[in-house]
Amino acid sequence: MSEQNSRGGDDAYEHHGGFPVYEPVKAGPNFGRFVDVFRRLQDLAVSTHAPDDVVDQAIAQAEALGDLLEPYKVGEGKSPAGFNVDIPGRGSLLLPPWTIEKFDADGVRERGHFRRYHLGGNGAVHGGTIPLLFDDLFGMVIHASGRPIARTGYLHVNYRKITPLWDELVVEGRVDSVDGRKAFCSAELRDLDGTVLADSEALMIELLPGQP
Ligand SMILES: CCCCCCCCCC(=O)SCCNC(=O)CCNC(=O)[C@H](O)C(C)(C)COP(=O)(O)OP(=O)(O)OC[C@H]1O[C@@H](n2cnc3c(N)ncnc32)[C@H](O)[C@@H]1OP(=O)(O)O
Repeated sequence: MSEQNSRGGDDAYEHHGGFPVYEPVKAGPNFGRFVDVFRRLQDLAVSTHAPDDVVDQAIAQAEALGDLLEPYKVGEGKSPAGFNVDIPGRGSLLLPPWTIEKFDADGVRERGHFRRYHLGGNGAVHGGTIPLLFDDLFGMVIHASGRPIARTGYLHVNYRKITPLWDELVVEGRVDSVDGRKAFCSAELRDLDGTVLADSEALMIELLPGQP
């Protein structure tokens, strides 16, 4: 049960817009390895040129794997994928394999790398992957700041340097200012020398009750 707040409203309802209140789904001890295996397959799927008979074998084995897992499909919020901060990318294959190292009201910092799967052109990370990293970070920045759930109104990215694959990198973001429902956020993606590879500004808009 959620509690009434000082304004006579319902905290869980006001905090979550139209989102359900998800119960975290704890990953089993081998779920991190499960995700790693699929990340390897993602890399291989975009970086191999195998003979047709090998491709046929891969299809057969992948279909068998799909058949094994299909009976265990669950709805949104019921899988450990995306909800486990101990696993890079929180266990979500959509997200690059980054790990949270700071999560508080001042901001959120993550460390990680991009892989072959994230390749754009000529050795650089795909330009669409970097907004994904920032967008997800801003969602966590809002959560860490203690503000109600918000959606991205806009996300602006400046690509300052080529972002390399595989190198360890750091991204850090925070809420700069708040105006009613609007939280203006910023973040930078840096290499370990501190060079800014990309930076971003976003408007995160607090959801009203019932907004999806
Ligand atoms: C369990 C954990 C789950 C975590 C989820 C976190 C989400 C992570 C972040 C995301 O990726 S969200 C996905 C990408 N974003 C979207 O799909 C959002 C789609 N847009 C919407 O749903 C609506 O636009 C939104 C609910 C965000 C706002 O609609 P409203 O009708 O409630 O607000 P409105 O349009 O009245 O705007 C509110 C204020 O923001 C301002 N605004 C809105 N969009 C703007 C914009 N693009 N640029 C500048 N200002 C903007 C608008 O002018 C106004 O300013 P004022 O209050 O000062 O008048």
